[in-house]
Amino acid sequence: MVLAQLGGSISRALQQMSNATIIDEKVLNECLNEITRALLQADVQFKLVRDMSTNIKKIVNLEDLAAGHNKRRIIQQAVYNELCKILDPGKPAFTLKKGKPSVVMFVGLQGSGKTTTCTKYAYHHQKRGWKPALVCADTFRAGAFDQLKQNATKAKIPFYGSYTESDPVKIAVDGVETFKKENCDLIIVDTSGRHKQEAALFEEMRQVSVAAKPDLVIFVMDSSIGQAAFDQAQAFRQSVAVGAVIITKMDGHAKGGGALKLLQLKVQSYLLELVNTWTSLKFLMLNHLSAVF
Ligand SMILES: Nc1nc2c(ncn2[C@@H]2O[C@H](COP(=O)(O)OP(=O)(O)OP(=O)(O)O)[C@@H](O)[C@H]2O)c(=O)[nH]1
Repeated sequence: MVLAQLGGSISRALQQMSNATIIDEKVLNECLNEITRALLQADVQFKLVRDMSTNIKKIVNLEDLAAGHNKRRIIQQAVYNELCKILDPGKPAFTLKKGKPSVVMFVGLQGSGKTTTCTKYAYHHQKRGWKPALVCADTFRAGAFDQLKQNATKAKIPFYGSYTESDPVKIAVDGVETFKKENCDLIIVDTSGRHKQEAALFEEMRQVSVAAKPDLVIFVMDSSIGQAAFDQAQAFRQSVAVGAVIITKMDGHAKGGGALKLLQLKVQSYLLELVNTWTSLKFLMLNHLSAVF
């Protein structure tokens, strides 16, 4: 898994630096080279990596550090701070409020993992005392409602959808209203997969968003599309107010770092390591990098 590998490589680089008898320019450069290599291998954008390395060198000025300074600690802290800076979207995370129904809408490309992630997101919150519900506003893919129904039943989460209604706007509105009446505090709306060139489907998504009035729109992205994610996310963002990103299928690809470019959108970001069991769902908030190490 990309995060585990990346975390392991960065930890090893810092450990090697710590083990050196004398901390000098050569040791610092070797450590930074290792970290740079690990980030590039994980497909993190070159500019982000280069800026990080330059900043660390500026902060850790070994010549200016008087004897007695703990150089190892200073380097570790600088690396940690700079990595956090890459990952910090600069916005506080969206938080649910007790007693107030929040609507969260999932959007993304076909097959990115929206339906699967919706249920995992619901299950994650259910385990923490929230009352989630799922609405299937995907009328495009045959079998979408059955898939959501099956997942929701397995996770014991209430769901709403229709085999006959073809208007996703109507389903979204009816579903949200139904669950508001049932005092659900997290109403998750799953939508059809679409691509930025499908103008009509983008317009439909916009209408669903206007009608369902989501408090948060989450863009779900398959990690394998790498840095191309940025263009797609931007296109989605032009139609709906994307406020967060969930990256899926981190279990299957060595290149997930490309997704970090999405942070330039300044959305809240989550890394979701989806291990295909219901119980091992792990959320790693990007700006809580310590979870990666
Ligand atoms: N390995 C792995 N597979 C995943 C993950 N998330 C989803 N999948 C699989 O990816 C496929 C597509 O997932 P869906 O949840 O149906 O994707 P979707 O975005 O709802 O699809 P559309 O509605 O057609 O756009 C399914 O076979 C899922 O089991 C993940 O994190 N890891």
